[in-house]
Amino acid sequence: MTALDQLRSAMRRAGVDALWISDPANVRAISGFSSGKDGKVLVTAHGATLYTDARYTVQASEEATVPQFIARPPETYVHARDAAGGLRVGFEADHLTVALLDDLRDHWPDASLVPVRGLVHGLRVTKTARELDAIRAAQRIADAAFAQVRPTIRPGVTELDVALELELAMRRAGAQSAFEIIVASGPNGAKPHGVASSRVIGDDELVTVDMGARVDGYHSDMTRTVAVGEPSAELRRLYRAVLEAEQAAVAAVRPGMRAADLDRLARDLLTGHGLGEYFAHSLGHGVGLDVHEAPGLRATSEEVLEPGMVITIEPGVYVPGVGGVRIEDLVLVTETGSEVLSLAEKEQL
Ligand SMILES: CSCC[C@H](N)C(=O)N[C@@H](C)C(=O)N[C@@H](C)C(=O)O
Repeated sequence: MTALDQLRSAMRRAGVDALWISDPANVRAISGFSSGKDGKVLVTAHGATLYTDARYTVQASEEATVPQFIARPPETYVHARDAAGGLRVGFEADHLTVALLDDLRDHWPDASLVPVRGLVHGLRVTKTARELDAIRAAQRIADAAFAQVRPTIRPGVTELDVALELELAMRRAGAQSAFEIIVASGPNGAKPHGVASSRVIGDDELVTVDMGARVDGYHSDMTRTVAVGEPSAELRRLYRAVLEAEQAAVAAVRPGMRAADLDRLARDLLTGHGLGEYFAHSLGHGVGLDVHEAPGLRATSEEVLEPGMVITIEPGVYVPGVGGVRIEDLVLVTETGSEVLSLAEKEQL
């Protein structure tokens, strides 16, 4: 069954005759068009059209697997009215702005606009062989960049220096950076998303590096915390506790496991070390066309792991005024267990 066939089944289950897709990653997933933020797709029971503008005429004709209509709103909406008029049209409630919903209402007065969630995301949760190839390639590039830059993480170097070298290495290898690289040294380590700053890395510190590459639109995501000099006994204790939680959670990954139970396993281990209150985020998330996508590995998740999912396992502790540790692997759920895709070396402290 093609992705479009699967989507039409999901649309029928959701009770809509058509779907207006506006989430950029979903536009790409359904149409193949790589500039999803400048595209929309209308899917009906018998057709699908990619709408984008004249900047992308050639690109869309090369990439798209569905017919294209090149225009800008309001012409876009006028054209789509022929297919959408009189139908129950789903729109992506977690993406479409209120203003753009108003535009749809104005131009399609006889359509019923129905908020839907997760219809395309549901198709993206398990990866095809082609998608896995891209994610593996992205992770290989990130691993190589980390190995190349790791020796340069020394006292006297700024966080920004490290981030720039990592980005350069990934760009040279043919990838883009998946997100703004996090390099958080010393007390900055207490900020889970401490974007690289001009802070000079000091002696005897921990430095958290969270990075990913993007290849063909697919992302990787990995974190390593490295030691510069001889960090204090307390910092080493934090590191060992996080490493234990990370390794235990990775070892537990298998199909059928509830995402919430995996989060609980890591959280309980850190709580046993007196660090539960410092684990300030979820255990992990799915990775694909978005850096953060389903499944969410958090206490409130209803999701169950399935073969073909690519997830992160990334416990962390963040102690204000002291610093922090996060260790993150990218993991493929297989038929029998898991395969760790991120191979960059981990510190043993
Ligand atoms: C700005 S994208 C950074 C990606 C990073 N590797 C990451 O996933 N960090 C996690 C701490 C995170 O943001 N987790 C989310 C899913 C959360 O817990 O809400």
